Order: sequence, then structure tokens, then C-alpha cells
Amino acid sequence: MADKHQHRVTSEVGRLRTVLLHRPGAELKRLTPRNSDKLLFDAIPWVGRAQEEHDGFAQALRERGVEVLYLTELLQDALEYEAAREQAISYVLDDKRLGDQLRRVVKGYLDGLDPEDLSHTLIAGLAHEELKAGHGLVYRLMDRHDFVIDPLPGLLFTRDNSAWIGDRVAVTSLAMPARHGESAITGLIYAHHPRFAGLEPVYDPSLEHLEGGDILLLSPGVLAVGTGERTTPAGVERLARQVFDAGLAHTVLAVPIAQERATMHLDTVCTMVDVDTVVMYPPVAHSLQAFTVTSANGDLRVSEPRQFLEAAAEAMGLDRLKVIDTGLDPVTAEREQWDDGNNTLAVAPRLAVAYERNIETNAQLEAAGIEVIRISGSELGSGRGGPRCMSCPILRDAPPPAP
Ligand SMILES: NC(=O)NCCC[C@H](N)C(=O)O
Repeated sequence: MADKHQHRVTSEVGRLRTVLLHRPGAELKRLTPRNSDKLLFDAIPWVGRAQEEHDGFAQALRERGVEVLYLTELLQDALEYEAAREQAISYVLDDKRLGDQLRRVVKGYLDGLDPEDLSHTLIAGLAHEELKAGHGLVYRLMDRHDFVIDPLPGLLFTRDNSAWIGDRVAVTSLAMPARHGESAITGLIYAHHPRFAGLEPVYDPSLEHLEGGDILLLSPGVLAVGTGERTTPAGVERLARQVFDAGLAHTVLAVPIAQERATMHLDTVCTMVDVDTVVMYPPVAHSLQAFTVTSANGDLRVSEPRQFLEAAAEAMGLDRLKVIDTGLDPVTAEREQWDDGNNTLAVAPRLAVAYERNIETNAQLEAAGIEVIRISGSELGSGRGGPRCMSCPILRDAPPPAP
């Protein structure tokens, strides 16, 4: 059985002990102006610099005593097991675009790879020219820029493809086709890596769309779940049922967010830096609404919508939630929201990692008494995601009581 105490997250701010990151690699080198929109990047990153920035992020966490797990290492370990290999290969072969003949060639190719190379191929994908499968119809009709196996540059954002709620993991159901393969990989790690033996996920990718960036653990037993471009209302409803049935939460706030790229996840407009303090993008701070969902006689009870900050404070048992604004003037606020100013990662109460570029937001945080660990993210940010998006906490201490 897994040691439950190694995996438990009940808040956004309890001292961070273990986190899952993905150091970006060859999958980012696949990005070109031709495919970047589809792969959900807004610019073409300089990969070497992105790696340096990511190493800086990991190092900043380690210096604060956080154990950093790398997704690639866990995947390679898991792929040592035959059942994991079979699951990975059958996921790839399930792609209907392949057709029988190319599927056979791809199977032969993957069967010949050792765990390290198989892990590499699952993440970096396989370009047309890398597979010499010359004579088949599907292969010949493919464009030479097409991928036989799609790369997964979105893996950088480990927040989205799995999320821990208490001592259970939600392997999420990502909405965008470019990201579907990510939860196949995290699902495989949690199913086969010995570190997670005996773990039973509380959510799986066959369910309604749900992304980790939309899930905020406001306080033990209280979740806020954004619903907009990614997580669907049905995804929030399904998660509420799953966490209530598993006894992981008593209240879920369903929070509608604008269905657009700038606000793709709830954590692009709101993150927590203390047990009673959020960082919010001013235009949404006082307009955001929430439906409070609770369990009643085995079914869901849904309240009338209320202001998010009020509904959240009430569910958390607080008089009010303190709000730190990102930026003072509207133009700077909009620029810094786009550059992930709101997307802070709390390492402990009142200690948060943030991109250094968001000068005003960081100044606001410090003025409010929050210690800011600045990291550079000029290249990392090209996929639109900050320190919270790039991290999946696996173990946090229980948060202290609110003052
Ligand atoms: N939680 C987050 O906001 N994650 C960032 C995801 C960025 C990625 N390029 C995407 O569009 O899905």
C-alpha cells in the first residue's frame, strides 16, 4: 500500500514538501509557427533558455526544502514494468489517424525502444521523417510536417494534467486535443510507479472535461473550480460528486470564468498566497460569481450565484478574504495578468514564487507582506503559464488556522 502521508494536499498554501515538475525538452523543439497555435503556445520558445529558467525554478524550490520530482524520471521508472509499457503503447496505437498498416509499423518501432527512449518518444512525439515507413498509404499521404505521434509541449504545465485533492489524485480530462496525451502519461505514472502503489484516482480522463488549473483548494474540504474555456460545468458537477462521495470535500464552488484564452483557467485570475489572502486580477475580483455546491441526501444542492469572494469566505469560515490586486493601472494589470502575474505558487503561507517580469504585481505582494521568490520566465511564459501552472503539489503540510 502507498504511504498515504507521502501524498496529501489540502490547501494552496500549506508548506510545500513535494512537487511534480516537468523539465521541458525535445517536445518544445517541435514548435514551429506552423503548429504552435494548435499546440497552444503563443510564441516559439528558445528551448535552452527555457530549460535554464526551469532549472532556476526547481532550484528555488529545493532551496526552500521542497522535494522536486521530475515527470520524465517517474515515467521512465514506470515504463520498466511490462504492464505500463503495454498501456503506453496501446494508448498511442489507439489513434484513429494511423490506420492498420502504419499502426503495425509504429507498434514495431515502439516495441523496440527501451524505457528511456520510449519515454522520450511519448513526450517528444515522432515526426514523419523519423519513422521510415515509406510504402503505406497513410504514411505516404501524410504531410512531412505531420507527426505520427504528437509531441506534448503542454506537459510543462503539470498543474493541469493531474491534481491532488487530499490523499487522492484526480487524473484530469483535458479539453484541448493537443493535451489529451498528457493525462495518459500521468495516469500511467500513478498506476504503475511503485511510489504510488495502491493509489486509486478520484477522477480519470474518461470523465467530463476538468483541468487542474481550474481547481483551487481554498481550505481543507473547500474547493473552487473554474468553468470556462477548459473545465465544463459537467466537469465541475462530476468532480463535486466524486469528492463528496470520497469524503474529500464538503463544499465545491463552481466559478464561471470568461471563455477566452486570457482566462483559460481559474488560476490565471486568482491564486492564494495565505490562508485568507488571494491575488486577483482587479477586473474580475469583484465581478466573479460562484455557485455553492454541497451534498444533500446523496444529491447535489446548488445555491443561487453570489459574489465569489463572499461565497468563498463563508465556505472557508472566514469573515472575509483579503485581496491583493495585480497592478495599479488597468493597462499594467492587463499586461501582467497575461504574463501570469496572478499565477503565483505558494511555498508556504506568505511565501510565493512569481515571475520577476511582473514588477507591479510583485510590488503589491510585497507591500502586503508576502515574500516573493522571483524567477525568470521570459521563455517559459511563451506557453502562457506561471509558477502555479508549472507545478503539481503532491505533499503539503496542513495549513495553519486562519488568524
Ligand atoms: N493552469 C494553467 O493556466 N496552465 C497553463 C496552460 C498553458 C497551455 N499552453 C494551454 O493553453 O493549455
